Amino acid sequence: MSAKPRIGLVGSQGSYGRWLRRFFEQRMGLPVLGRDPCGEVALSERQLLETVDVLVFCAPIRQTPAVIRHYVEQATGIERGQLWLDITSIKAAPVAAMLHSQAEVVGLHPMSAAPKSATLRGRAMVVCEARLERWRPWLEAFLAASEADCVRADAEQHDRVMALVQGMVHATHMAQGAVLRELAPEVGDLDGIRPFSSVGYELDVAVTRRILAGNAAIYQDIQFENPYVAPMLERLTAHLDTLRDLVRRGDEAARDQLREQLLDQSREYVGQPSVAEGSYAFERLGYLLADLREPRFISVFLPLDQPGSLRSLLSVFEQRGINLDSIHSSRSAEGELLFRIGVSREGDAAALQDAISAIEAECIGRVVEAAGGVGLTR
Ligand SMILES: NC(=O)c1ccc[n+]([C@@H]2O[C@H](COP(=O)([O-])OP(=O)(O)OC[C@H]3O[C@@H](n4cnc5c(N)ncnc54)[C@H](O)[C@@H]3O)[C@@H](O)[C@H]2O)c1
Ligand SMILES: O=C(O)C(=O)C[C@]1(C(=O)O)C=C[C@@H](O)C=C1
Repeated sequence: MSAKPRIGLVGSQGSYGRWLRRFFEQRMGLPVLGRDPCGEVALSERQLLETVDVLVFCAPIRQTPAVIRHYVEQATGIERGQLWLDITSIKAAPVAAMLHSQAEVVGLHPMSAAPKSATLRGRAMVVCEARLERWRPWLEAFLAASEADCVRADAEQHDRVMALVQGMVHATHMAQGAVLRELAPEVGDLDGIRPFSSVGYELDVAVTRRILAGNAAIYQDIQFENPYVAPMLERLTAHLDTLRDLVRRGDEAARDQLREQLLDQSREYVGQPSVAEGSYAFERLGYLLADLREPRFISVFLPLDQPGSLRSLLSVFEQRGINLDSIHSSRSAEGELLFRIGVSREGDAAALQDAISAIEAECIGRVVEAAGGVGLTR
């Protein structure tokens, strides 16, 4: 086995294909070749198979099992000694298809869209080892380099869990999107609702919008290709049907039934410590949303990624007697690490404007956003 295996990406031009190419080339220093009907066809499938040591399938969910079967047919045994991976959101069918090859086989599922960051740090990744021997040390090095929080499972367990983690979450939010589309116009549309937001509404709307912003085929395929989704949907709709019937009945017994079936029994199942922990997590998100809603703030990118950078930034405020309301680290839409600093709206706007100028002039950071009576200096 080569110390620097050549990586082949099937679906190289897609969103994860492009991310994986950067990751393997830049983080692991490995040569990467790819094939994609949309724009990377220099190598035939057979040539790709003849050239690479590790083949990664990152093609659309619905097509992937057939794509893998096609590669198995093309390979005719030359894949012996290779490692085949896939990153499909469904695991049983792609892993079963890869097992028809003679390669070693591991199914993967990173639990987020391709991130802006260089690694999967802070994200879960499911790892389904199906046939792994000689490639184990390399796989472990790859998983470590990914910085993902890896969780091992077999492919069937993965699909069963994903019916809840993805199928249920996506289904409920797609339904919420449709209900909002139908009913929001009667109450002033989404902009009219916004000032009435609760924390729960804001979080749900963010999830719905994330889904609407994403790749529609993925959300479609996750519902249609995972065999455990349909039974989950039966239960979900059964509970909603019951809730609707109880609300329509409206009597005291119906109220008791709602409390018993949809609150008390579930609270008992979750357990008091987890209920309290989840409730506190919700409160923290509420504080975060409140901070992010404060109108006077600046967002600063610190170019020097070194100890003391944040202290230099904070000293600019200290020197001008500016009291900070909040400070959060976050990422810009382009993936840059930013510090978002909220300042009391009662404070002196001129002092804050002066701080912005000093941050730039003293090369402490780049102010990328400023709002609430202050502006960028550029
Ligand atoms: N985007 C996410 O949120 C996410 C997260 C985790 C896992 N995944 C998985 O990653 C895979 C790819 O997702 P994506 O978001 O990059 O999708 P994408 O649509 O951006 O990319 C898929 C690519 O596959 C190519 N393709 C289609 N048919 C092909 C074929 N026969 N041979 C080679 N390439 C082919 C397409 O041209 C496209 O460039 C999916 O299986 C998905 O389940 C996606
Ligand atoms: O948009 C995101 O970042 C996601 O997490 C996308 C998401 C999800 O919603 O579960 C969608 C499909 C992938 O299989 C993994 C994650």
